[in-house]
Amino acid sequence: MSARTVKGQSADQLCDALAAFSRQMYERGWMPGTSGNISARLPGTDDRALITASGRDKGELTAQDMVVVHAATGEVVEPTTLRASAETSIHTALYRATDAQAVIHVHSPYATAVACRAGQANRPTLLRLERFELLKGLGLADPAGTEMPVFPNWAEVPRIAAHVADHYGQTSNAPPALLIADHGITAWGKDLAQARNRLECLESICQVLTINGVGIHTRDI
Ligand SMILES: CSC[C@@H](O)[C@@H](O)C(=O)COP(=O)(O)O
Ligand SMILES: [Zn+2]
Repeated sequence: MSARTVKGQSADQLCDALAAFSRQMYERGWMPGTSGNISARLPGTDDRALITASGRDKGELTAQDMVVVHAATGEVVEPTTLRASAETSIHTALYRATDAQAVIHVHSPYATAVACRAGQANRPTLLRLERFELLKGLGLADPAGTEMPVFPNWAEVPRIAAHVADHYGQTSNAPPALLIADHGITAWGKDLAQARNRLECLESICQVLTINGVGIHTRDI
């Protein structure tokens, strides 16, 4: 059984949209192999979200590969033989701590390169982003600058999720995106298209940051 067992056209459409976005990210080289995951709150429900199943080839994802979970806890709501993404706890931390309606995690090359350089193995850091015109694409209260958190890539994913919940629970002007050291980037928005647009802006900013001579400035949280 899959998320298709949830009654209603909106659930069907959202399953299709998650699969389509996933295939698009794969085509761009942002979800190599089975990497990356996508979720969205299920319209018409207070507390449910759809998330991609774990370990699936993201270039071949279909609407059948979605799992219905509790948006706040990640508990699987609809019985299924599929396993929800191994990184579900990061998505649910964001649904609890922010106004995110959709969350996309990718291993895009430039953001991952910056996450390797800016991150630390055992403590969160903040990456300073300022002056880039594309910061306006993030919907920041102050587009002049922001600090994007970079969390350690703990093997126990709930440990990453705990950092995420702490940071976004306490930081009112944080950007709608985060990096995981040596791993990748996650962005969110009011819907999948806005989350994807924000990823595009940040991947482009990270491309510039990887050019020789452009400095990467970080500080400990
Ligand atoms: C191809 S390994 C990548 C995974 O370890 C993970 O980082 C990832 O992005 C996908 O995990 P998944 O459980 O399929 O949602
Ligand atoms: Zn990942």
